[in-house]
Amino acid sequence: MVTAHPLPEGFTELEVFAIGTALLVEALLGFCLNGLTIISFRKIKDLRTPSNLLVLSIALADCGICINAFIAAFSSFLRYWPYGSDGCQIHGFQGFLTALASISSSAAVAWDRYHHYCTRSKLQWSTAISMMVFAWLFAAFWSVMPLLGWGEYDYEPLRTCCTLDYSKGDRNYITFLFALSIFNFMIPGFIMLTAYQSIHQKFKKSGQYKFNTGLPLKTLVICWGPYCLLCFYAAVENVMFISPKYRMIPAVIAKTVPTVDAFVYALGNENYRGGIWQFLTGQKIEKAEVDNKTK
Ligand SMILES: CC1=C(/C=C/C(C)=C/C=C/C(C)=C/C=O)C(C)(C)CCC1
Repeated sequence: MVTAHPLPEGFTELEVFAIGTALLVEALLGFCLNGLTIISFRKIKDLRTPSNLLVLSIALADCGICINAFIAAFSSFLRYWPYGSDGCQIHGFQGFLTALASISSSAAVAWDRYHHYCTRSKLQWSTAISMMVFAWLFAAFWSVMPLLGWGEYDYEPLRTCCTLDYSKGDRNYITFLFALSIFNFMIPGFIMLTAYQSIHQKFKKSGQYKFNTGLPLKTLVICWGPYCLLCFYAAVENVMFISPKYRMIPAVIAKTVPTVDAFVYALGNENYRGGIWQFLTGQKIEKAEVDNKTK
């Protein structure tokens, strides 16, 4: 099957194999870690708090990114896209929906943590559920737009996965890109920056650093920044001058998000880590229990 299909233009055999393998590893690792986060939430009663519902929302979205990456890995190994042009539109939509839901849920977690640590107000179930629903509907709104004609989904340079078509650089693309990045990158980034700065000040005053306040924003900027740069570069210059293999790098970096998020939001969170440990070993960690109660 592999030999029947020619290599995509601009890629050597080794490069296609390397990208497929990277996508597969990202998909499997991210799926296992986020799957563990989701199952622990289901099984461990102590984990089922309104704040952790937002962490669950990130994990669900990240599992969606992994499914997207898995399909991309599979077709990379085939060297062609076997699902037709409708399949390409669905793949682009599904990837965008879950990626944008992951970004807005991360901003929701930042907002919740700000209130938890700085204003000492407790998140209610109704608020947490509303925020989660809003994050997903907001992501659905932006990801459905290219299907309706504002922006467009098309093949990535490797031609084995689909995303926003940045190759045209016309007015339709530019207006969509600007609106998309303001509402799905800059505003969530600003919420995270201000929230974690305030939390950092609070931790500094008390001398107790409960978690690394720099990591969530760094994750957003490092994982999504290259994609953002590529898309903005495409808005002002002819992106076709960049070699297809370099244009695949931001997509591969972005798909590390599920793995990184699992470490930052679930395993990097004292309470959640305790719950995962309890799910895996059956042992309850007393400190996590105390922390939960003093929350
Ligand atoms: C374009 C763009 C963004 C979103 C990118 C997304 C969501 C990419 C998803 C790609 C996928 C899933 C590819 C699958 O093969 C941001 C970060 C909001 C910033 C502004 C530019």
